[in-house]
Amino acid sequence: IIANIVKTFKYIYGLRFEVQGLENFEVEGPCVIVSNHQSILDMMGLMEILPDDCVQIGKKELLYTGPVGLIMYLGGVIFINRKSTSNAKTVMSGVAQTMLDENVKVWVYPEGTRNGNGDLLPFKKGAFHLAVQAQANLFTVLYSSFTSFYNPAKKLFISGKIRVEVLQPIETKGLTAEDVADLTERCYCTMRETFFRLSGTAREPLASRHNGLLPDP
Ligand SMILES: CCCCC/C=C\C/C=C\CCCCCCCC(=O)SCCNC(=O)CCNC(=O)[C@H](O)C(C)(C)COP(=O)(O)OP(=O)(O)OC[C@H]1O[C@@H](n2cnc3c(N)ncnc32)[C@H](O)[C@@H]1OP(=O)(O)O
Ligand SMILES: CCCCCCCC/C=C\CCCCCCCC(=O)OC[C@@H](O)COP(=O)(O)O
Repeated sequence: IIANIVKTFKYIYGLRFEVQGLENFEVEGPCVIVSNHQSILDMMGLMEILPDDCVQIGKKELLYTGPVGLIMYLGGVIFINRKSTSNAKTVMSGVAQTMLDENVKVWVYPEGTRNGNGDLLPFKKGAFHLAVQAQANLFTVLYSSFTSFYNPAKKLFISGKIRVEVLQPIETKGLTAEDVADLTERCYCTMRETFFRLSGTAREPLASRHNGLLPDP
C-alpha cells in the first residue's frame, strides 16, 4: 500500500525513473540488496523497484518520527542502533535467521547515512556479513546522482531523471566471515563505477575524495 502511495510522489516532484536490469531480481529466495543513499528522495526510488517480501534496515531514530515511524514499524523495517556496533551486530545476526526461515529480502544502505556529494561514502560491512551469514545472493542497485536537479545547499529542486540499474546477483555460497572485507571492497568498486557511469560524471581517484582514508582499489 505504502509503495503504491509513494510511487505517485514522482508526478508531484516531476521526477522520472529509467530502470534497467529489473529482471535480475527474478531469482527465488532470500537475498540482501544494497544501494547508494543520497537523500530522502531515495524513498521514491526504493518503492519504484521494491521486490515483494522485502524489508529495510533503518536507523532506530526513524522509529520515533510519529506516523511515519509507525508505518515503518508495521512495514517490517528493522531498526538498528548505529552508535552501538555490538547491538547492531546482534540485531543483524537475528535477521539472517529470519531471512532464511521466512524467505525475506533485506534492503540495506551500506553507506550507513545519506550522502549527496556526487560520490559514494566508504561502505560499512553489516550488509555483507548478513549476506554471508545467510549464504544468500547479494544484489547491488545504483541510482544516478541527484545533484543536477536536487541540491539543498543551492536551494535547487527541479524536475529530473534518475537512472537506476539492478546489477547481476553475486553468490555468497561458501564464503565465510574472512571473505567479507574483500566482498565489501569488490562491491564498492563495482557500484562506484556504475554510479559514475549512470550519472555521466567522471570517476575521481578514491584517495582525493576520501582524503586517503580508503585503500587504493
Ligand atoms: C504517505 C506516507 C508515506 C510514508 C512512508 C513511510 C515509510 C516508508 C516505509 C519504509 C521505507 C523505510 C526505509 C528506511 C530507510 C532507512 C535508511 C537508513 O536509516 S540508513 C542508516 C541505517 N542503516 C545502516 O547503518 C546500515 C549500514 N550499516 C552497517 O551495516 C554497519 O556495518 C553496522 C552494522 C551499523 C555497524 O556499524 P559500524 O559503524 O560499527 O561499522 P563497520 O561496518 O565498520 O563494523 C565494525 C566492525 O564490526 C564488524 N561487523 C559489522 N557488522 C557485522 C555483523 N553483522 N556480523 C559480524 N561482524 C560485523 C565489521 O566487520 C567491523 O569489523 P572489522 O573492521 O574487523 O571487519
Ligand atoms: C525535500 C524533498 C522531500 C521529498 C520527500 C519525498 C519522498 C518521501 C517518501 C516517504 C516519506 C517518509 C519516509 C521517511 C524515511 C526516511 C529515510 C531516510 O532517508 O532516513 C535517513 C537515514 O537513511 C540516514 O539518516 P542520516 O542521513 O544519517 O541522518
